[in-house]
Amino acid sequence: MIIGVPKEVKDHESRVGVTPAGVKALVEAGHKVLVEHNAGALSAMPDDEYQAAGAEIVGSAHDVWRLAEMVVKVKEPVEKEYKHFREGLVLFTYLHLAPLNDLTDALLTSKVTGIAYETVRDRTGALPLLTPMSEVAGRMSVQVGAAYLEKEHGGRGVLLGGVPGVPPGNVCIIGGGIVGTNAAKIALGMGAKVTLIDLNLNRLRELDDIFGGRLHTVASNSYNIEHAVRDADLVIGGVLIPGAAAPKIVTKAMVAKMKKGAVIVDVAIDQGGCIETAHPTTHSNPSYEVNGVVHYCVTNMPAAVPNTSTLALTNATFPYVLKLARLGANAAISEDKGIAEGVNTFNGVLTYGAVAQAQKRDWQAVAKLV
Ligand SMILES: NC(=O)C1=CN([C@@H]2O[C@H](COP(=O)(O)OP(=O)(O)OC[C@H]3O[C@@H](n4cnc5c(N)ncnc54)[C@H](O)[C@@H]3O)[C@@H](O)[C@H]2O)C=CC1
Ligand SMILES: CC(=O)C(=O)O
Repeated sequence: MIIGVPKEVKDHESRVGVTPAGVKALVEAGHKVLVEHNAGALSAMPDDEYQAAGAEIVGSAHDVWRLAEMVVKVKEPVEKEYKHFREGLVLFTYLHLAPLNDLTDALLTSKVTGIAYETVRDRTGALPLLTPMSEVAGRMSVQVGAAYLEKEHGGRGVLLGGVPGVPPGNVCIIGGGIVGTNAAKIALGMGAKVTLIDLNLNRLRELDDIFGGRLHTVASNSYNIEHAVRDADLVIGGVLIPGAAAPKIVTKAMVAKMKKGAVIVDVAIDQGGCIETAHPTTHSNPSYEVNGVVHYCVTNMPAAVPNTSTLALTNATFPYVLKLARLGANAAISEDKGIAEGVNTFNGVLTYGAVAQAQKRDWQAVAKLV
């Protein structure tokens, strides 16, 4: 198969979809890999390393997309990439379609097979291609939040760990999955007082076992959320209903009751955000204020640490890239239920129920189409 690896174009997106190590394994398996000039440069993976691994370096994005049978990316295509879509192309990347009507239209109209990292499942039902970036973003959310709590960044001037004689800051984490657990680990490590809210009581039990009495676990309902958010210096949003638009569980009215200078980091913003006052921001312009509360809602947080993130992401995605290349997309979708779960668009048909529900469209299971 011919595999294309374009340079990312989303704002400050510095990760890359395949590393030189991945190129070597693909070439050894008999495939051809086209890498756009400088695609890995910002992840500290220069063209000469790709070339040494067997890649062909291609000067333009247009040629990478045109010549490739499968394009492996990191982030959802932005509008200026839609012109590259064509019938039969396999696109393997994060798609986050639920809040993105236009991208959904473009993929359907051009009959691209769109396989979304964030909905691929493993045998346990987990989301193996979302996990590594949620680990990164969860850990980052606390360090970013701590920085915005500093006075010069608009925050209320609270040091999360406190000092002897002064209590620590209050961190409220909503969603106790991968983002939430990693955020809790870092916030507790910094000495903050941490409250974590989840709907899933079994998850709260597990977290209670992992962190012991250091973590305050709270069941998710609007009463508990309102109180925890009101008392927080830093709120981290990490809820997910896979593939779906995130539920807005922190309302505008709750944000209005928060302390002035408190900070919200809505990590779930890539699925539309779980905080009503959140809207997507970029690394170029990452924050804004609502009622004196600083909001940070960057949809590609891991791009801030691209070397770590590219390695972590491709550790997880690469076995799937290899399988899709070896079998071809249709056979891989038929053989592997987890890959089939990743298919959001197929031959002009929307194939993911939660996206269809978010966008009020019809859909069909890919198993009936392939
Ligand atoms: N902005 C960015 O750069 C990044 C964003 N993300 C996003 O972060 C979000 C969270 O991802 P993960 O932690 O991997 O998901 P996860 O599936 O591991 O965890 C989600 C948690 O939310 C909980 N939840 C669902 N509804 C809830 C409710 N009403 N109240 C409280 N808890 C609720 C679930 O029980 C689950 O424990 C996703 O939207 C993901 O795409 C992940 C990485 C990077
Ligand atoms: C998961 C996601 O949105 C990201 O890594 O950018």
